[in-house]
Amino acid sequence: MSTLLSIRDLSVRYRRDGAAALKGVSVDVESGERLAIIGESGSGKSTLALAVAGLLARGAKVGGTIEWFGAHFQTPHSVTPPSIGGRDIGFVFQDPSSSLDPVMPVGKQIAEVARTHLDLSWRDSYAKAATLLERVRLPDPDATLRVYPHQLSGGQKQRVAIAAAIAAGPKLLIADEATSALDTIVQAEIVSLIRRLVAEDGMTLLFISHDIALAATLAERIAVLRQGELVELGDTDQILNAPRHAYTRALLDAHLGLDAKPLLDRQGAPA
Ligand SMILES: Nc1ncnc2c1ncn2[C@@H]1O[C@H](COP(=O)(O)OP(=O)(O)OP(=O)(O)O)[C@@H](O)[C@H]1O
Ligand code: NI
Repeated sequence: MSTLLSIRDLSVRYRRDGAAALKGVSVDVESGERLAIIGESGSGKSTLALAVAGLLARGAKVGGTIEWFGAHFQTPHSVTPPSIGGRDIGFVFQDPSSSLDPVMPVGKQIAEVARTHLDLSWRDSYAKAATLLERVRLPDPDATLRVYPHQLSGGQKQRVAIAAAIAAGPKLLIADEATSALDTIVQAEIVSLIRRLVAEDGMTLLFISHDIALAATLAERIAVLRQGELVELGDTDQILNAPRHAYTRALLDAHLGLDAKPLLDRQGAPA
């Protein structure tokens, strides 16, 4: 496997006098893998996701390097990729309402991504948008092209946001708590949608979640953040069955305390 993204000693501070949101985080993201980043609220997960996508607030002080080996750049490209926000990285946020424009039909929003990044005509962009709506399993794609976000349910909006995120054929898909605002059944549907799209398009996935059990259903590897530091990184089976760090054990215990069913049996097969 080749490395898609190499993060080295990454530190982020939002305010000069404030605490660091990330402290010396290093991780390689392999091409085609599904990597989950987990940790409690405030542990720095979104900061890491935004740093990778080049979307951090302007005033943030960033140390360390992010090297990106995506095909659209001279390799390696240092710090943050320039064409982010569409072409090489697709980003799905927690709240689809905030990433969708409320006064623009959803078809246009998806078509615009394709048009901007793939240099397609409007006609071809709309055709692509219809195909994408079909791929995210929205009913009647041609009619759905013309609806506005408020006419859709939360889960359907998230499907539209995912369609827009992958419209330019990104190498890397980042889902930052993309299912956290949804109820359990819809959450499971969106997780399986992400799994299928990532497999079909050969994308690399960075799945950000505070939910270790949910992350484990999707990811091959799990990185655990705590107060801005990477405390553990390993294969999903190892993290679940033989966590090395006390904090990872605490996250697992907390989850097991809430849910009587074991996450995995001792052999590592899904329970
Ligand atoms: N724009 C910002 N300005 C100032 N501080 C920020 C900003 N965004 C995040 N922080 C701070 O940085 C730290 C890490 O936040 P971050 O949002 O990355 O955590 P998180 O793990 O994504 O949390 P959550 O699960 O709640 O989304 C927190 O202490 C947070 O208060
Ligand atoms: Ni977050």
